[in-house]
Amino acid sequence: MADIVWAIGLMSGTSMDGIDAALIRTDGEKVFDFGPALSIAYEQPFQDRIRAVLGLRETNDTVNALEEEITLKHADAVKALLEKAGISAAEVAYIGFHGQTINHVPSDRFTWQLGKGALLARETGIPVVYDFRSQDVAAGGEGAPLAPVYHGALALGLEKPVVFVNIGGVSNITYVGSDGGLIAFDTGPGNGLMDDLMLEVAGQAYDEAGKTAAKGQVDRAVLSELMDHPYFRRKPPKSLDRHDFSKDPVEGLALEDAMATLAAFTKTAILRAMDYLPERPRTWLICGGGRHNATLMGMMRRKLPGTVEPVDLLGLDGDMIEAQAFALMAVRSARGLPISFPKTTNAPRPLAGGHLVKPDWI
Ligand SMILES: Nc1ncnc2c1ncn2[C@@H]1O[C@H](COP(=O)(O)OP(=O)(O)OP(=O)(O)O)[C@@H](O)[C@H]1O
Ligand SMILES: CC(=O)N[C@H]1[C@@H]2OC[C@@H](O2)[C@@H](O)[C@@H]1O[C@H](C)C(=O)O
Repeated sequence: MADIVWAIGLMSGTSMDGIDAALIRTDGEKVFDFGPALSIAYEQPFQDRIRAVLGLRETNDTVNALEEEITLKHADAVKALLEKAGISAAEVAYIGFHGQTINHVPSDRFTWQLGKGALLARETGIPVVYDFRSQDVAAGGEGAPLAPVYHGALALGLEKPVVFVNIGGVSNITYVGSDGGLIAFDTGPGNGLMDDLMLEVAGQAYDEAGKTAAKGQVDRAVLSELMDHPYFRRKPPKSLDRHDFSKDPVEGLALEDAMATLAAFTKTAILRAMDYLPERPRTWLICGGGRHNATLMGMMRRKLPGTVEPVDLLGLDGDMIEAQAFALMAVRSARGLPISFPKTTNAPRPLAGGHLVKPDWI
């Protein structure tokens, strides 16, 4: 059996709300222990600086300075996590450093996550695996979603078919079939459009517990218009950039109705994903910040077949699944095990992505 090691996963997602950091003990196949986890929030001005570079294709001084700051914030998250766990850097075999996605256009074989792996290794003294998506995209894959290999590990003891649904800025699902086979893809919007509207109209980062949406009515005509997007007719594997959908169709609605309609959009896109699954799932395990939106959770419970529950019901921390996933992927990458597959990213064959950099190489 391969060595079981402690690894730290770091994720700063498309919501741009901050960094999640989590420790797990793993051999790259299974999770043997869950260590502590924590989040570091990005202040609104820092989020605005990230927003300002979204969609760029080339670096410049501004991007370079931002990338360095993002990396140093990740180093702070690692230091805080080690302190919380009461362990030293020497006891951690790898850090999986996702970085901040600022542009994702797999059709152009282009994806870009800001994060300087060598700087993080030097700052923390821990080997770092970073740039997880480039190899997949270069080989013609979607470069996302990558968490499915971790969902597959979590599903080892569960009754199948089971679906993991991650509702972050964008939503993605991993279907684990009766035979343990994985099918994964981005389903459509997550919280991104809802967050944008709340910020624009109410000056709030998100719709706390979905309270604004709860007061509104879904506008069926607008929902149909939103669902009439070519992405939903595309067969998976497929992935999205945060800005692939527009909230323009809800613009004329009252805020409450607009939020209800956007929540219904996220739910309906997840429901539509069933068209591409070979069997009806029995259980939907919801991860990511969207599970805190009670209105969205209620809509999913009413429409999806089987049970819809936050993944926390299994004793997991639903806010930390993606961070933990990159800890597992760091170990897999360093050991040459694949992290993406033909049915999760459209990779031509199972691929081990990521680059390893060790502090003593610098
Ligand atoms: N209490 C809450 N009530 C309602 N929504 C919430 C709450 N807490 C978090 N959220 C939503 O969850 C979002 C953050 O989710 P998460 O951290 O899973 O996203 P992410 O990891 O950045 O995105 P992605 O998975 O797309 O990379 C927030 O922007 C917000 O919309
Ligand atoms: C390019 C990119 O950063 N994609 C993210 C994003 O956020 C959710 C969804 O879109 C997913 O495809 C992916 O992240 C998760 C961690 C993944 O790769 O599984």
